Amino acid sequence: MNWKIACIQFDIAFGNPEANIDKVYKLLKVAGEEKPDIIVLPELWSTGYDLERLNKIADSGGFVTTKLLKSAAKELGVHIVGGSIAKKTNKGIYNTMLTVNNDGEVVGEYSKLHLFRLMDEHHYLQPGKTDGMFQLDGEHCAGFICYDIRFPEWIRAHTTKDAKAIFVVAEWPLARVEHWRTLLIARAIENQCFVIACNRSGADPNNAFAGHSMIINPWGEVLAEAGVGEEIITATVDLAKVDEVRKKIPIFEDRRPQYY
Ligand SMILES: O=C(O)CCC(=O)C(=O)O
Repeated sequence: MNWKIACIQFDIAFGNPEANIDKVYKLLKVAGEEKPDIIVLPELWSTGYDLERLNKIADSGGFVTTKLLKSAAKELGVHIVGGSIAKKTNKGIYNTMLTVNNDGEVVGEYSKLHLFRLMDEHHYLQPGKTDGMFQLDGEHCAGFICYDIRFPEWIRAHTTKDAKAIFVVAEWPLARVEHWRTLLIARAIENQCFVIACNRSGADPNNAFAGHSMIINPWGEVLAEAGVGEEIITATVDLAKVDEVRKKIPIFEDRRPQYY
């Protein structure tokens, strides 16, 4: 399976869902002109990190953002790994990634498991309780959100279920850009899978963000990488490369989980 993948890296308007929804629809159309198979958006793209006002601006039931993603996916004939949005439920607010296929069906919903204390997420958000597995074109994929990449055991729990491509959506700060790059490349090498990572650019009142969205192959080679500003990066990934690398160095066969 070959997929042309586009990551839309953009500056998110702080606490302004109307402006962001409008911008995302326009950007999806621009990215769609290159006829990608999959488009990826960044973390919390409708609200940004306006956590103090999240109760007011989070998407109730995720209805507004889900509707947009479903109709854009159908209109453009593209799968959308829809970054994440703040989803308000009767159990609290979740940082939720929605994946929609090119028929406009929701095929994945994952809420961030590891809440990032350094940015006070644990005061405003509920942690998810499900894994991030989903399928596109019959291929096993997994989704993760930002801080999740610091937990290699969480990623491994998905690649042992045969995830061949992992999608990371983020609002990763510029101050730790080298952690971002190094962790993503390491996750690709150790799991022998594609890593498709979409970060935001720009700044909010508390942080400047790193950009540097990346598409990395199972050998750890960077196929595409953005700079710090707004940019759409694309690369074509051939999933057969996963089996090729896993055959060459069979780490999944050589694991000794009984000892760890
Ligand atoms: O782990 C980090 O350094 C950044 C994580 C983060 O910004 C987040 O999870 O939102």
